[in-house]
This record gives sequence, structure tokens and C-alpha cells, in this order.
Amino acid sequence: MYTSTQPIVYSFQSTSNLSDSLAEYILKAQKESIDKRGRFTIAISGGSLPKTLTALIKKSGVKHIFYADERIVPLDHEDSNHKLAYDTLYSHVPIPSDNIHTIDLSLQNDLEELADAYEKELIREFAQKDSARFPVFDLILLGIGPDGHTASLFPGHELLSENDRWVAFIEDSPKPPPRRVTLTFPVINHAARVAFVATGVGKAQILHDILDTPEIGLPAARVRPVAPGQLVWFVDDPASAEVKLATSDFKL
Ligand SMILES: O=C(O)[C@H](O)[C@@H](O)[C@H](O)[C@H](O)COP(=O)(O)O
Repeated sequence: MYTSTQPIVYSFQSTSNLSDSLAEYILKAQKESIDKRGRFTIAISGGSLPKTLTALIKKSGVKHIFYADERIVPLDHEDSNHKLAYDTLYSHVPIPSDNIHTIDLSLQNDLEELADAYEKELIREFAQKDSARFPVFDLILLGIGPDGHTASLFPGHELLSENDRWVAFIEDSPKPPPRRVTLTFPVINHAARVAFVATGVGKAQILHDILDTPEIGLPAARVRPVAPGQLVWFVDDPASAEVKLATSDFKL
């Protein structure tokens, strides 16, 4: 039986402090992973998350980047998480395009095939190196929605009980656009580190629900990396205003 990790919550006065500390955290994770295993594999979400990564712009580039979830729209569409990450991050840092793992939109008419193809992309990156049942990302960066969803794992949806697949698809996402692919809980919970980022007063109530009453089982509260995985929250003070769980001072 695996034991799971308790969250560490860092709350910052401003989003720029948050962004600077998040950049330090990511670069330290990168260094540790490269020292240990010669590679750094990260998955990122969409929404407001990529813009919190801008403090990374002047630092050295991260390595293999996957998407924790992606919307099924062209890669240059305003709704694409890849486009968002490209505009805020990749267009400013030298990251070889082969290291950025996008979905294959030639398969967009069959989401099962598209999700399988993305899973195969993960298998190519992970399976030969770690013979584990699930891939071990060095870091997964996630946001949360006002309903407690994370990645494209929504409250009450059947994908919450997906225990087998690495990548799943959804055609009825309550947050538009409706067609998406997402990493599943077992993948997220096998990561070496999961960091949530949430800012603004609009996230205050749901952050309280997720952190103070995890037993409700909101999707974001089901993210509990198996030991020795680490679970960290980077939030700003308006977002953490209702949280009772103790916050910690940021330190690396
Ligand atoms: O592609 C997406 O829609 C996401 O990956 C999603 O899970 C997002 O991270 C949250 O909805 C938070 O979005 P905001 O940061 O924009 O509130």
C-alpha cells in the first residue's frame, strides 16, 4: 500500500513573488533531476498557469515538456494550451521543438486514437527508462478551476475513476472547449513533484474546500502523489484567504 504526501502551501503577497519563487522551485527540480537521471520531464496545464512561468524566461530552458491536459483545437488557436505556453514561454527561451510534446491533431476526429497516440509518446519517453507501471514525471504543474477540477478531471466525471490509462479523453468538458485530453490521476499521482498554482480571490473558496476538507473528494484534492512524491501549492494571499491549513514560508 502506498502512502501519500501531505501538501505544503506557500502563499505570496504578489503574483510576481509567486512567479519568481516558482521559477526557483522549477530550476531546482530541474537540476536535481538532471544530476540524478540526466533528464527533466515536466507536464504543464493551461488556463492562467503558463503566464506564471514567465520568470523562467531568462533562465536556462527546461527539457521535455508534455501537457497535463490539452484542448482539441489547432495548435495555433487561441484556446490551445500549447499556443498559450508558446506565446508566454517557448517563444522567449531556447527549447528545441522536439522537446515539446504536442498532441497529434491529424487524429482529432477520433479522440480515442489521439489519446492513445499521446500515451505512446509518453511511453517512448518513459517506459524504456523506468520499467514502472506509470510514468514518473519529474514535475507536473497544475491549475484549479472554481469547481475544483484540475487538468481536465472534472467533479463527478467518470474519468475520476480511470485507473488504467495514462492519457484519457473527454468530449463533454463543462469548461469549454468540450473536447480535451488529460493525464489521469495515476499518472499525476506518480509524479516526483506536483505543484499547483492558484491566484486571485476567485479561487479562495474552492482552495479552502480542497485543502481544508479533502474528504469531499474534489478532483484537485485527489492529487496526492505517492511517497516520496512531493505536493506543493503556490498561491497568492487573496487565493489563500479562506484556507485554515497552515501555510509555510517558501524555502528551497
Ligand atoms: O486547459 C485547461 O483548462 C486547464 O488545464 C485547467 O485545468 C486549468 O488549469 C484550470 O481550469 C484553471 O484555469 P485558470 O488558471 O485559467 O483559472
